[in-house]
Amino acid sequence: MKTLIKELTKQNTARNAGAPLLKASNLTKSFKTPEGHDLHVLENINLTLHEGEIVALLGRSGSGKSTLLRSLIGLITPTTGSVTYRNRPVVGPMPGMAMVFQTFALFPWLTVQQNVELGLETMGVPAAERARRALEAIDIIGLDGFESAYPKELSGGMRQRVGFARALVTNPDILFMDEPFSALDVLTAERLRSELLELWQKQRISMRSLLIVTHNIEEAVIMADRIVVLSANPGRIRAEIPVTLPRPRNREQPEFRELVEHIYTIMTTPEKPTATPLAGADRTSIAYRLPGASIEQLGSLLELLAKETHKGRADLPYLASSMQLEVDDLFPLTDAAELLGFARVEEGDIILLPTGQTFARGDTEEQKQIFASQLIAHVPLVTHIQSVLHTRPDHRAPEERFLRELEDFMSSEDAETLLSTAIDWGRYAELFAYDYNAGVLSLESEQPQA
Ligand SMILES: Nc1ncnc2c1ncn2[C@@H]1O[C@H](COP(=O)(O)OP(=O)(O)OP(=O)(O)O)[C@@H](O)[C@H]1O
Repeated sequence: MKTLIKELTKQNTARNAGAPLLKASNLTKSFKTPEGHDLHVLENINLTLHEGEIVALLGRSGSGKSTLLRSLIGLITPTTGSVTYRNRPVVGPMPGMAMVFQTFALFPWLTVQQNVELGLETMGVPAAERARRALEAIDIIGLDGFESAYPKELSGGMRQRVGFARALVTNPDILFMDEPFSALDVLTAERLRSELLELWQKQRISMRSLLIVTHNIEEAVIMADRIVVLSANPGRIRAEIPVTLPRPRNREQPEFRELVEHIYTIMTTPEKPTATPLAGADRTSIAYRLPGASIEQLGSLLELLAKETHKGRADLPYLASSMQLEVDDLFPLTDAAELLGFARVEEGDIILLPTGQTFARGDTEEQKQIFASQLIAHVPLVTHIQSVLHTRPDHRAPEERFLRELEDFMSSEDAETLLSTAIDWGRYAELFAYDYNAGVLSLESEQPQA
């Protein structure tokens, strides 16, 4: 009998036991910024993975999901706290744990079979056994016939199947998946997800626990027995939600929708502010992480809400599907609408406020003026840029000047993202101008006339 196909009764006993497999205790992680400041990414994470369960780690972009995953698997050393796997400290990658990446991470010059065998090669498995196990894994994952194909010959879905086969071939106890379906189209993702769940339920794969990192609420509810919601700045466990819906789960079921709605509410309800919030979470700081919302989409959202059919209020899951947005794209819009005083989010609904109404009904010029006054009232980074430009004799400043300042609080990559949002918003509102080629900001009135 194939080694990957475990004996049913043995697996059942193991899976029902619910014994702890992996445990993170009081885990924190900070990175150093280029200026030597501490960037606090994860705080006091206590998380246990038990035998027989699928856990989804759900959080917004930047909440620290990947950092946590990499800490659990031993790719990153926690700043404080510990991770243990079967009561042994995790201090580096160890057998028993395997990972599937969002971007497949295949070697283009190797065939499917060679890619799958690679993990076994590093474990010192003899060639004949490597080949046998790789062919089994390829078969289980539905890639029979493609053993000698190269990645470039495969579709995205098939490449990710290779990613799964490469992880399964090592017979892991725990499979970690970092947004494994997010680079695939909707239909392919759905198909792979349900095939993986079927393999898991029919116990055709060796794993005793699965951990999936995702920002997709429905994916978490479809797959998980337990959903762990991370908050951001720093990443903390905000909620742990058991999912007891029978499988296979139906997205249209009222209980499914209710749970999705409940999680939307958790993810859009601000946490109680701590006594000393980090700059990234403090709305009065220039380092407040502005949601990366595009003005076009924000305008569309407000205009949609103002329509007669919505009467200024809409359900977020409905909005995500009607605007064809993933939550990672929708949340920055609703956050921006809230931050700028255009709307309020409450119990999974978004409600248009009077300023949002006026904006939605205004013409282009009126919209720009409203946007400018909301920016001045609510976004310290934009007012800071303006006041620096005012104080300079030539009313110009290189963007580098602001980047260096922001890097006191965050990584250079995050500083660039934040500044670019502030520049987009400020330019649209005509509060300042920006010369992309020179990387220079200037006061709008100082721009040469076209
Ligand atoms: N090696 C590093 N050095 C400095 N900062 C880092 C490093 N790795 C991650 N970060 C920062 O930690 C924060 C969390 O990043 P992480 O990738 O873990 O979040 P995430 O929730 O997985 O986000 P996404 O869903 O966008 O991938 C971000 O601000 C990121 O810039």
